[in-house]
Amino acid sequence: MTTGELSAERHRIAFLHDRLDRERAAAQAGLEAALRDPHEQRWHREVTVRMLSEQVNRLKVADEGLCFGRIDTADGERTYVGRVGLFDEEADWAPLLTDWRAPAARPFYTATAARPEGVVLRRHFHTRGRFLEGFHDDELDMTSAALLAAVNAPRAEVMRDIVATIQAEQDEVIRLPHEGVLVIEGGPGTGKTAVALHRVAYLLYTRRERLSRQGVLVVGPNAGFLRHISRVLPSLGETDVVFATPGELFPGVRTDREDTPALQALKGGLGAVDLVREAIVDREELPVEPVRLELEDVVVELTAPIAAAARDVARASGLKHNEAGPLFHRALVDGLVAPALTLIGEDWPELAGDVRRELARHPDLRRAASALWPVLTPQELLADLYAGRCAALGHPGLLRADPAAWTVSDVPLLDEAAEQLGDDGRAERAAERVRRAEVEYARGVLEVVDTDAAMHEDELRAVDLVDAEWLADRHTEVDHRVLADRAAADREWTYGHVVVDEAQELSEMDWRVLARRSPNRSMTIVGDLAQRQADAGVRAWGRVLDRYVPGRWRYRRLTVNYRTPAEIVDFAARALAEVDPAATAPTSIRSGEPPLEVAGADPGSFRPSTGTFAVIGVDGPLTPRAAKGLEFDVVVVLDPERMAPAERYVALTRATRRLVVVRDPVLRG
Ligand SMILES: Nc1ncnc2c1ncn2[C@@H]1O[C@H](COP(=O)(O)OP(=O)(O)OP(=O)(O)O)[C@@H](O)[C@H]1O
Repeated sequence: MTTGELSAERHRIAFLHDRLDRERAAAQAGLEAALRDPHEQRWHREVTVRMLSEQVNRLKVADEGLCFGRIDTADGERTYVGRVGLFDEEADWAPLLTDWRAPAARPFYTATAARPEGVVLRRHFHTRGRFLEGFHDDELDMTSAALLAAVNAPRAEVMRDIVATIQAEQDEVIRLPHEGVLVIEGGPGTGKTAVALHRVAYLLYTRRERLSRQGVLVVGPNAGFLRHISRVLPSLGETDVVFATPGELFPGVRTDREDTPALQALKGGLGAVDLVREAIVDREELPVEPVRLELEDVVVELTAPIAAAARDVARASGLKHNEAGPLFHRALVDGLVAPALTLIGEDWPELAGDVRRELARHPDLRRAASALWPVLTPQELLADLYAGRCAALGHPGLLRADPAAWTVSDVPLLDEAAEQLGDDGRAERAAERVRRAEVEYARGVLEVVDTDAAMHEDELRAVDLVDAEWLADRHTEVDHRVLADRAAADREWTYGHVVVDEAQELSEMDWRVLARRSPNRSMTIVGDLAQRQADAGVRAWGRVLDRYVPGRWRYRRLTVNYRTPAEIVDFAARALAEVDPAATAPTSIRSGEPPLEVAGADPGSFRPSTGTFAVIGVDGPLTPRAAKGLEFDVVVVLDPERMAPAERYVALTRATRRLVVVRDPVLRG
């Protein structure tokens, strides 16, 4: 690296920062002006604001590593690669900086000595903030100095993007032109999570139109994990993403409480679909005693056989339970007309119609109908099931003290119940109430305007021009929540793409929920069967996926471990062999310290002076389950023998630098 070259590159990078600043300032100023403009038509302003907000978001990249590389090709072309694209509007929009996701940037990741793809130089920049400290040119091989520097760097609490050092096997997965379901499998630390998130960023870049309308759902195992990965995407400049744990996939319920493994298996298996169906059928009841209905001329009785016939009619309709409620009521009326006429003992042409109308309006019949065939929310159905009905249905194990204390495995059951129960009409009624209130309010506004005493008779009054309904519409707020908030609150929202991390933990019932959220079956599924801790989880990808996309899903395997030094990988291999003797551990790209095994030491004494640290044990502080997907510079594992093999494998593969195994809990005190 000559001083002249370094100074030229410094100029170039300073110039790019300058460009970015100017574009940011222009977009921000445009946005503020559009928001203030009182003359602009409302719809037009909304379009402009949305466009400019997207631009501001796109340009919100960290100063760190704006431009991280350069490639030169044999035909003299030079491409600077960075986190966003910048163009020269005065030179026919020639690229000044090429977005890492653009096709022109691809050789930066894929060129190798064996297949140089026309690349003669690949340069990596080392920057601190905006300042270029230096650069190096690599030999077009995989384990470049830049990669080693990146994987050796201490980890922060949150995961960073890897755009500067994506490797060829990862790049292939990130850009795979497959719209449907893709499974990415690989051992711990092979970058599955990183790759899945970069694939989302890539898809948002190439299919912005559709994805920014429908958004992307990223499902991860726990809140700690989601925090760990939540900043990767915004740092790539993307926003329309909902992050959720499996316990948050049903709006209105938020839980991380777990059932016992036996209950998880019961609720997670496909048998739960029938369980929900049986619970609903159990709520379609018959009267134990006949219900007396006093009509004007006579008293009729709603008996079990009449109710049973009405129930048959409602069930045969094929409608969902809640939607069939009105039909059940009507069938009861139908069934009661004839007995009423017989009791009256008279027969003239209008009588039947009169009796039918009286029955249809009868409050006691209405009450009886909704007691026998109640409109139910999913929560009401399940709480009632867990409060006692489950015993009669052959599942006494489901009984619990607080029926509404939802667990993670209840979430897919609630979702299933919502599907099978159908619309309970409450949302619609609530919307109608809000609307009526708005109309009332608008009417009030018109009255105030129109009672202006000074107004001349001939003058045009507000009510001549507008009516309350119109005014209410005008005042109804457009939904200004960002896409992520709207999507997360709506059970029926369908996403443009769904990412599932630690997917090996999900039950058959969880997959049904995800399939509903992704009717177009565009999914990136990330997991490692060897790390499965949940009994109800995935045992073979095909067993789950062939149900939804038979033969149409793709599979890719990542083989290189970027997290753990080879010595730790070897140590953890024993646990892996216990999980699956046929499995091979990924290859680590670096070596480091051998793991330390000690007895009776204070775990805290291994805390490093810099970097991240965790103590993993069956009783905490961090359990193997909560440690899933996370990584720390130094990890102490307490009594790994007390863990199940898959838990042990997960715990032993979290360290990026140093692993300490502490045994003997008594001395540890
Ligand atoms: N190409 C790369 N360049 C630099 N760092 C990388 C690269 N690929 C992965 N890493 C780093 O390796 C670490 C492990 O990545 P990640 O957490 O995505 O692995 P994983 O396969 O999901 O692991 P696990 O199965 O344990 O959840 C992260 O720190 C990530 O940033």
